[in-house]
Amino acid sequence: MSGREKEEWVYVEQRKGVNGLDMVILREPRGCSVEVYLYGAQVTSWKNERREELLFVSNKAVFKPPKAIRGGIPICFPQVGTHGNLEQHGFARNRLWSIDPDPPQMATSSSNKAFVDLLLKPSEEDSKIWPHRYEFRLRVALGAGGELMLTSRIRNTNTDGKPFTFTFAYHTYFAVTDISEVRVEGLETLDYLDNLKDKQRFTEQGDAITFESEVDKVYLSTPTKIAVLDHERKRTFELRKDGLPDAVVWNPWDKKAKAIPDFGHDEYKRMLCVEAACVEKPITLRPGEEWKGRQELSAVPSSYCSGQLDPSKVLVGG
Ligand SMILES: O=P(O)(O)OC[C@H]1O[C@@H](O)[C@H](O)[C@@H](O)[C@@H]1O
Repeated sequence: MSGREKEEWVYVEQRKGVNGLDMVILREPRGCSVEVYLYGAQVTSWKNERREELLFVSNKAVFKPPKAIRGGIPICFPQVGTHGNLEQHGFARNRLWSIDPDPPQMATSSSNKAFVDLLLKPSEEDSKIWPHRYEFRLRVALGAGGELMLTSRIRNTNTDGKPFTFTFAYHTYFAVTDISEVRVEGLETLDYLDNLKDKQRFTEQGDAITFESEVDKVYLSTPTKIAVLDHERKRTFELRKDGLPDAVVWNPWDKKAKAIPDFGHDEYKRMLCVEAACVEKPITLRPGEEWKGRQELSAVPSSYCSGQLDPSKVLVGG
């Protein structure tokens, strides 16, 4: 690529998406891309340099407010799941966010050209549901190596001196080839709350996590790195997180899938949610305080992910 072409590369483009909803496309010269809707600040696509889709979005997803988009990376704020009195997963995922035309410089992504900052502030209606003032800044960035970085900064801007408390998750739907051939590493032997058993606490037994029925668990105090291995595709997703101690793992399986209107009956085979989250110990911010929570995703051939894999299963040249 010549220097001139390099200069003309469009890293960030605003467009209309499904149903005319505003969206932003991030691109980097190797061919990777990310799509994010202003509705929900929801990432709906992340592609590698071969233009292969890495996130799952349901064929039945409804791109129409007030329904949240089924797939990609919904933002759960100020509540994860039913851990509180608000609607399931809070309201950030079905609000219209705005683009910050003049985003601040931040150390973590100063060399990145492919990024966008989205902002959410409470409307009067929102204040009736959750009586607090805040500024939520989500930076969505695509790294030169195709990694997808999400950084949330939430600031308490209350003028009445009151703190507020919230839970949070990046509800990531990974696209997988066949759920029964998927393995998650990094959560073995940890404690979890089982959403299918009244949020009771259990301890994970045995080896890496595999899937053969419905799963809806909140793993507690997890390591900062979790791997999702798609054996069929010889691909490993690496999830790195910061400020988000917990991780939700969800797959509805066949029966629950049929009960979700915006989800295909067989689609549970092609997705797995692994969500960097803060659930068990909610975050409290006093006026003027800011919280930061980060998730970075990368997708690599499984053979690169040595050290964590069972040596007998390492795929050479995968
Ligand atoms: O249908 P929703 O509101 O998008 O939620 C999907 C799932 O999201 C997961 O995070 C929860 O743990 C599940 O309990 C829930 O069913």
